[in-house]
Amino acid sequence: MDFKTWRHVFKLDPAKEIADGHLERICRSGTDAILIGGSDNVTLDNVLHLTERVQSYGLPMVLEVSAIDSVAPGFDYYFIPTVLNSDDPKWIKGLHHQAIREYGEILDWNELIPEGYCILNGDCKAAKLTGAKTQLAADEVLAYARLAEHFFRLPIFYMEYSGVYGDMKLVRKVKEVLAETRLFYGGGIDSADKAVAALNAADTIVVGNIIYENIDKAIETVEAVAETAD
Ligand SMILES: CC(C)=CCC/C(C)=C/CC/C(C)=C/CC/C(C)=C/CC/C(C)=C/CC/C(C)=C/CC/C(C)=C/COP(=O)(O)OP(=O)(O)O
Ligand SMILES: O=P(O)(O)OC[C@@H](O)CO
Ligand SMILES: [Mg+2]
Repeated sequence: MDFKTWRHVFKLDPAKEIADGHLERICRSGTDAILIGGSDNVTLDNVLHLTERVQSYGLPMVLEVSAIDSVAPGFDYYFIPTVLNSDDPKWIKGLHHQAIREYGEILDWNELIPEGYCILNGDCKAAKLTGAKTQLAADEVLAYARLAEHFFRLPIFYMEYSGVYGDMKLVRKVKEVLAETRLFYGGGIDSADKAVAALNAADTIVVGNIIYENIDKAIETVEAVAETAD
């Protein structure tokens, strides 16, 4: 199992309800992995509950850590965001330092995958929480991507438009400047067409909110990706 081969990922929010039937459709859809994460109201209880329900499907499972007190064992990977376009050190390396100070002795470093986030929708919760500077010119975004790959050597650069569909021209430009670092795109994918366009621009697409709004449309995003040649 290697996250570098994933093309489509569903992001499930532990703070949101999902019916068993819908969860089954998500987990049997053919998606490459299930990423569990959200930016608020994520607790150990709701993470454990969702994990238990997803585990039986045998898919690769990732916890995207947004709060240290909600980290549960048993995941294949722990994705750790660092928000490159926040000016608040807490969200870049502060919480990370605290967590490593506490758990550094027992961490399995091979399971921890740092993600360089560039948050581009100023209205999303993660932008507000982290004070991300989202009004960026294209060259500023490209510089964050290069910073992620060549300076911090991050395995993932994540263009986060959570809640809205992003600028695919910009996503394509970012892809062109990255060689080793995998480009994740997330935000507003709610149809087959948007999924295909985003996958043509990025390496991996992340589909979240539509799971809770229209399950048929969510499933269509995986089917569309499956029909697209690698
Ligand atoms: C038991 C066990 C295995 C122990 C191991 C412990 C472990 C794995 C420790 C990790 C070490 C470490 C370095 C941890 C870092 C801790 C930490 C809290 C880092 C901060 C992460 C961060 C910058 C969070 C900010 C918010 C953010 C970017 C979240 C990402 C997810 C996201 C944007 C989700 C979308 O949110 P949603 O709720 O859907 O929002 P919408 O309303 O917009 O839809
Ligand atoms: O919820 P949506 O808008 O699909 O975005 C997916 C993901 O990037 C959120 O962190
Ligand atoms: Mg969401």
